Amino acid sequence: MEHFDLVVIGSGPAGRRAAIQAAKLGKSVMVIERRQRVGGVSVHTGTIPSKTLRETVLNLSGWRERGFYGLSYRVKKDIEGKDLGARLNKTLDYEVEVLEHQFARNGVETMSGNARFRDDHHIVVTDLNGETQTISFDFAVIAVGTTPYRPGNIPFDDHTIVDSDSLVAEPRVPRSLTVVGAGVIGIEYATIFSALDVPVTLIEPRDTYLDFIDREIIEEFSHDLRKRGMTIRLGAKVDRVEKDAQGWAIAILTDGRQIRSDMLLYAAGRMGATMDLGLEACGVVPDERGRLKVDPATFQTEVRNIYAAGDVIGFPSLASTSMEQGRIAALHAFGASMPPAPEFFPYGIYAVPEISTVGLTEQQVRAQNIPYECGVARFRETSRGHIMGLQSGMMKMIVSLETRKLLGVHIVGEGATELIHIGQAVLNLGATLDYFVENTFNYPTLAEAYKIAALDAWNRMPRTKPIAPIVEEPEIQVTRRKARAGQAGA
Ligand SMILES: NC(=O)c1ccc[n+]([C@@H]2O[C@H](COP(=O)([O-])OP(=O)(O)OC[C@H]3O[C@@H](n4cnc5c(N)ncnc54)[C@H](O)[C@@H]3O)[C@@H](O)[C@H]2O)c1
Repeated sequence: MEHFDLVVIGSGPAGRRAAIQAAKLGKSVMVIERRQRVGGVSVHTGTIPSKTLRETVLNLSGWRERGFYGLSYRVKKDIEGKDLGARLNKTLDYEVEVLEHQFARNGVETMSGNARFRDDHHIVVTDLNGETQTISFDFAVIAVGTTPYRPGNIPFDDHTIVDSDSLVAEPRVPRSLTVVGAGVIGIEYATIFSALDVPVTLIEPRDTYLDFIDREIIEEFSHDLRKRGMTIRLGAKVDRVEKDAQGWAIAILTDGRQIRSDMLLYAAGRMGATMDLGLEACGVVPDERGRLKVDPATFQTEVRNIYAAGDVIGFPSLASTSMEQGRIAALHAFGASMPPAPEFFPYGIYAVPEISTVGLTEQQVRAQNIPYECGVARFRETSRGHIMGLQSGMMKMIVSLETRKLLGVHIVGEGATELIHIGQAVLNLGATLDYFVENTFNYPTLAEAYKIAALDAWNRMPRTKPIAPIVEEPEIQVTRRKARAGQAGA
């Protein structure tokens, strides 16, 4: 029987980083992957395909040119499913190849098959032909990710009634789309198809959505979506879904209303893919959605030599944080020193337009009774935004009234997922809003929004004690908003 210092189940972002980190520490590592190709959900059905699809849509539809002084172009007429699929396959192949090289370079072994625990030190792997092999390990990392939640009252056929996996497996451009669930996945696909001029109805049972995002950013985002014709139905519950005689998907709401569309995407959450792991044999206990509980500092499960990382442990379920979790799990398992975790990480939602956020929201700052002030910049106030013809996009900055330190940055609009990293650096370095005021930025750039937002916040701050001088008024027009008290609870 072969023995490994570390066995990793799953080759997505968490699994691959755990494996490579352990290999770099000189350990023997086996990665077990049930798909035939490595990469996990992230490469095959999740992060990479959805972002590739988005990029394709933005390019083919001429989205980035729209609205520019009222002009509207479309680069390709009659965009079809095969147009969406072409770039997907190329990107996917490339990602798999890179990963295979990384494993090979680091001496990580891989095995294709279904892994099942025999006990807390042995795993049985069954390959496609039904052949089994048992391997033993000192440590294991469970990084199996999640699968779409598919309740019994939704008759999925993976063409008209789809989940996020089947949507990218064979992409098509529907005549109309209903999206059930305004979580990150639902929002990303709803806005991508809406950018193709597909009429989209988004249904969410709660009265709010994306609750972890600053409410002002969500208001701006919702306004943008409604302006371009998307129907957002909050507080609407789907009782069941049917297909009518003409093959349309019908979402029947609990109040009896019906929504008919050419395609329905059910995106009401995901389940930890732990069902077939035989966890009962090793002592790890999943919750009712198949997710695993871990110590948040070490990523150890209740069974000390078994770790879990990535989407299978729940929020934030980001590829970026999953990688870090996998790395920390491997470092901890082999007693290597662990770097202090940075306090703040960014969250990116690849909708059209993008949303990205780092640090505290205004709602969190208020709840924590921190005296604060906000500054806002609209992209159209920057020369770059104007040149690009951006009609929407905003940045909101939150700073401490007492220390002038940055507390949070929230962005909706073009480039948000890139721009956020300036805010992340300033936040993690504990710097004040003066950083933005005093440093020279490239001109023209959207990054100038940081300067405008910082000046806006600065202009609202009470002048009770001397604060760093602002030398001159910026040429760009600073957003004037209603002065707010800025005190917690105000
Ligand atoms: N860009 C990114 O970072 C990115 C992209 C995709 C997914 N993810 C992560 O993957 C995870 C899964 O995303 P998700 O969108 O599938 O799940 P989610 O849990 O984030 O959202 C599900 C949504 O469906 C709604 N819902 C729940 N039950 C429902 C029902 N019966 N009918 C209708 N709606 C219902 C919920 O209220 C929620 O708004 C999340 O943690 C997400 O953050 C991240």
